[in-house]
Amino acid sequence: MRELVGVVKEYGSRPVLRGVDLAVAAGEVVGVLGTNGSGKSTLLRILAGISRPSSGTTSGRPRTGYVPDRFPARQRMSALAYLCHLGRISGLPAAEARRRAGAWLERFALAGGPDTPLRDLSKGNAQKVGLVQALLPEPDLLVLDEPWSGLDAATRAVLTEVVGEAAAAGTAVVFTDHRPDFVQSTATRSHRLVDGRLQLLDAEVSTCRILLRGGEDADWAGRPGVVAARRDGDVELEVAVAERESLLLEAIRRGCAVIAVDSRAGRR
Ligand SMILES: Nc1ncnc2c1ncn2[C@@H]1O[C@H](COP(=O)(O)OP(=O)(O)OP(=O)(O)O)[C@@H](O)[C@H]1O
Repeated sequence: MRELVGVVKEYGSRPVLRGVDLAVAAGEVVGVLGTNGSGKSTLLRILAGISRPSSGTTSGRPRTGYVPDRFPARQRMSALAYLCHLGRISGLPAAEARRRAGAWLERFALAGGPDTPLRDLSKGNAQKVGLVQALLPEPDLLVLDEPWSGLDAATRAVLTEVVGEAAAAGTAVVFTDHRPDFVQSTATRSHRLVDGRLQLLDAEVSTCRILLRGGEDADWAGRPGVVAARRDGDVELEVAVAERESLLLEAIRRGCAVIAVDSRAGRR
């Protein structure tokens, strides 16, 4: 769908990307990690087609929705009017643009409602408008630069759901984030940008140990996120850190006592 080969990007004479190869296919969710200033936003701008590489090639021109790391929302226009305007520019009939924009704003629970002027929006609410403008044209490729940052817990969960739905519908998603466990549990493929090049991360996940006593019996080994389960009176589970909270909740619901949670269990 979209491919970068040998992409180099220099600002002045300083190379930020030094030869990036990245191919993204329909339905994939690609996560990109990297330290501050490593070039993630630069890479995503090139992927989204709004910045040109200094050298190397890009191919594929999917319909793309892009959320920048900072969404500039300084206009007096209302959120809904702004989104309708962008929807029209992307070729949607006015009524359809209005319907889609209204539905997305409701799903993301824009505080103040759709008629709030953009310049009055908080950072998180402006981010929601940024997300909606990217989703509005039903893109084939979604390029999301730290899209979860600044959102409250409920909206973060909605966005995770939306990314999963988009991928299931065949949209390719590429996102950046700073949380390795989150990236690896959300993405179907994860990379780290180091020294201007992309490293592929294996499916390694951080695990932790949970010790449970009593409660109802359960097929713990069959639960998502459980890497190993041992029963020796107590139940000892090795679980993916990303699933720790949901498994603890389930254990408590089953009446188990949580004897220990050791977050230094290791990596698999
Ligand atoms: N338009 C630009 N002109 C000059 N230098 C730039 C420009 N955009 C980015 N840079 C520089 O390129 C480097 C990579 O920036 P980039 O924003 O891509 O990193 P990042 O990995 O997204 O960082 P962060 O995690 O802090 O968002 C930084 O040193 C930055 O200062």
